[in-house]
Amino acid sequence: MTTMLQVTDLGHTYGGDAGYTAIDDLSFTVNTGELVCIVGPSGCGKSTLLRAVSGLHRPSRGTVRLQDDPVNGVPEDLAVVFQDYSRSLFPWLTVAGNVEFPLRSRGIPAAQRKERAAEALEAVGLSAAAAKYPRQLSGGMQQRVSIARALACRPALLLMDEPFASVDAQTRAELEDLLLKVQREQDTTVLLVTHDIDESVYLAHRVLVLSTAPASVVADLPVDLPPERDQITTKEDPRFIELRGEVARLLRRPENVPVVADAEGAADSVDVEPVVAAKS
Ligand SMILES: Nc1ncnc2c1ncn2[C@@H]1O[C@H](COP(=O)(O)OP(=O)(O)OP(=O)(O)O)[C@@H](O)[C@H]1O
Repeated sequence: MTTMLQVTDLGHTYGGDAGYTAIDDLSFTVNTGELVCIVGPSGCGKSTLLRAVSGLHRPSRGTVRLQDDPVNGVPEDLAVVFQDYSRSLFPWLTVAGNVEFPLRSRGIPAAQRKERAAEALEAVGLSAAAAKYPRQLSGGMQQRVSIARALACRPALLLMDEPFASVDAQTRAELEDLLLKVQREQDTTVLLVTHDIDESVYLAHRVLVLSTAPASVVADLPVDLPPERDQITTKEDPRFIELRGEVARLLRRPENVPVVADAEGAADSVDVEPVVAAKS
């Protein structure tokens, strides 16, 4: 198993040394082909973490390495899908035009761009909408275009920041299953931030639970569910229910102290790997 992403002792303080520390001492890895979900209390620093990982801003401390190379700007082989699909698609470009757009700046010739866009749109079930404009599509379809655009770049790492938070529950479930399908088919490495505990357990190979701000990793929870997930049967699985409860308990801890400190009963049944010592 190779390491795709290595985050070491990452910290970020907004406004200089005397400013506000959003994340601190944050370390974790993501292996190639893994889908890792990050959950954390509201405002704990999840987006700050993703911005640092994507090279969109330089962290105050620590390092991010993608395929062993330090990240010092936005890497070419990284793609990001944001929550707000309506602002991330260009309204004056067709669906195919939107998907092809980032390939232009990567210098990919026109014929290859068309081919890659068609392939990505097929993967998300939108081949028939290639000539339409974003305004002609539902919210869920627009977010599928954003996913296709990211996939067309064939990223080594796909970062997703609350990607399904702006769509209705039914569409959300469909998009979750679409992500699982393309992740399996293309063996994409995915790091996904979500507020939704069920979503994190349903999608992930591992769930990283963050503490309240400044965020650090409180637990690294392997999701030992069968790889084939199903919205009904997986969520009825006693193991799913147990894992979901464990993530909820970890998030509810006032200071997110590590599980080993006082969770003998709960931790016995769940293979939780404590990552940090209690915060002072
Ligand atoms: N540019 C900035 N300048 C100063 N403080 C900031 C800036 N961006 C974010 N913060 C602060 O850093 C903290 C973490 O913000 P961030 O958006 O990373 O959290 P989050 O976990 O993604 O939030 P949410 O759960 O609401 O999506 C918050 O307290 C926020 O107010």
